[in-house]
Amino acid sequence: MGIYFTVLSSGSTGNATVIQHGGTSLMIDAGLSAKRLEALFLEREISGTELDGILVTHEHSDHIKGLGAMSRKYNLPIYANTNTWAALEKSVGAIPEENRRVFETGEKHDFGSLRVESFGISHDAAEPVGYTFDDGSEKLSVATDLGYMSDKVRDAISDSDVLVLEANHDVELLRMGRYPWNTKRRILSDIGHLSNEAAGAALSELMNGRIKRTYLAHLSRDHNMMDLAKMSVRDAMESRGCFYRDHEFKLCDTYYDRPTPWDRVGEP
Ligand SMILES: Nc1ccn([C@@H]2O[C@H](COP(=O)(O)O)[C@@H](O)[C@H]2O)c(=O)n1
Repeated sequence: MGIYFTVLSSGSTGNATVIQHGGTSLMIDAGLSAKRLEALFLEREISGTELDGILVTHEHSDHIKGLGAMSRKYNLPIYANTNTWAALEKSVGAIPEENRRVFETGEKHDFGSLRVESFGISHDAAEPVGYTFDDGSEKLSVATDLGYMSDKVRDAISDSDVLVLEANHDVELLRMGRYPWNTKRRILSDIGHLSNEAAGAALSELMNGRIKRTYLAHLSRDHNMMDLAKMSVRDAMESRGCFYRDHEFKLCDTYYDRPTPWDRVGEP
């Protein structure tokens, strides 16, 4: 059957990813306007009517901007943990009871034969999570907006075939950049965003022969570039003794303004 996914948009201007498995179709986050999400759907031949629900990582606006509108328009259940629900309530508008799905972080949910699990991440939100999608032979993990790679996150995602992993910024570019110092301090903190270097360090510990591709996600437009991110991540891996050949492992692009091609998690 296979797990297929496309990262529709990634970055602080809006995040959304669609995952399909057999007859199941899920979106992680809806951080762009409904109009923009529908335009991105068109580019990947996705219909809002085929979605089975929206999984929320956390309540920041770049993850929930179009959440209420998409849920109402397509009658979609919203899945979020208790504290995230409480935190997004005011921003999301009226959602009927049957579309309010509350889970506890770490709980397993089966959508057909696709198992979805959430895991806690460190970010300055109420109860932020990442997600894993596993059908018993293929596994995809999505981990963005994390201040650091905790042991729990590492354990949750280490047996994945494909990762969508944050590489937000180059530390020096951020330090020298135009953001106010408080914002820089937040981004660099343990409840901020993962740098290129930190993403590479994490990958060097995660590499176990199974992970075939990692999509570098949530790149800062002010303090990063895809080529720089790829180079820094690879350097950070190699400086920790983690070398790979291009046919064994690939770093892949995500974009803030266009979707990634559909990818099958089980493809070599
Ligand atoms: N003036 C700003 C700009 C950004 N942020 C937040 O910082 C984080 C990183 O943003 P990038 O666009 O550089 O990836 C993100 O959480 C933004 O919301 C901010 O608070 N103030």
